[in-house]
Amino acid sequence: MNPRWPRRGLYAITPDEADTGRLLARVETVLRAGATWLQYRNKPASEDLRAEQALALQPLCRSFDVPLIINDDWALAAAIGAAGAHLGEDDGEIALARHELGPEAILGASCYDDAGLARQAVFAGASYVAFGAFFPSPTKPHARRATLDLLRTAAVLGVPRVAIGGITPDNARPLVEAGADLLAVISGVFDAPDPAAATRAYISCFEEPR
Ligand SMILES: Cc1ncc(COP(=O)(O)OP(=O)(O)O)c(N)n1
Ligand SMILES: Cc1ncsc1CCOP(=O)(O)O
Ligand SMILES: [Mg+2]
Repeated sequence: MNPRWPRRGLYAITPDEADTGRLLARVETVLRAGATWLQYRNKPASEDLRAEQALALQPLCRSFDVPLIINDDWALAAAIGAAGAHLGEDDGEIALARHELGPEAILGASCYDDAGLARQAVFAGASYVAFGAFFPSPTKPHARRATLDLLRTAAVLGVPRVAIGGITPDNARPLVEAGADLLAVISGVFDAPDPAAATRAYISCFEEPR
């Protein structure tokens, strides 16, 4: 992963927004408020809409110097020149994605509640490991649950640790204290009454010493 990308902060993930203009406006608000990374994720969207939206997000992210990471689809990330991709257990091989995207790409792997998966992902070329859900998630209510202890012991892997799932500004601090480098959030940011204020609240969780 390119060393110029920051490794701590809020990793905002887009909601399932069908209207591209509205998606851009919602994302711009959180980038302006200081989100560190952005993931484009739109599960119900068609392939064409996902390509359109990913392409539209790319110049916006560039203008804020924020890396754009494409969920599920490393080929789309490669096609639009995104900073990287995020892959879960059903989204293809990490090693193949690394080979195709090259050494500079941010390549994330979902590791759920599983330290073994995280070791394998790093061995295969993942640049970060994501654990969770840590709390009940409004976006993914049946997500497996992970523990703070897993987050702590994953320090040995030597890559950034991402925490996801039901994270709010009120429950985020213990995750950061346990070693989370990035807080990955959908509803807590995009469904907040004031997404810019919510973004700032997440960022403030990193201000306390670990
Ligand atoms: C940062 C981050 N962590 C985990 C996920 C979940 O990926 P996955 O298990 O493939 O589930 P979907 O997001 O594809 O529904 C993620 N997207 N981002
Ligand atoms: C994609 C994903 N994987 C585990 S929980 C989750 C959803 C995160 O969304 P929210 O921040 O709204 O809980
Ligand atoms: Mg996936």
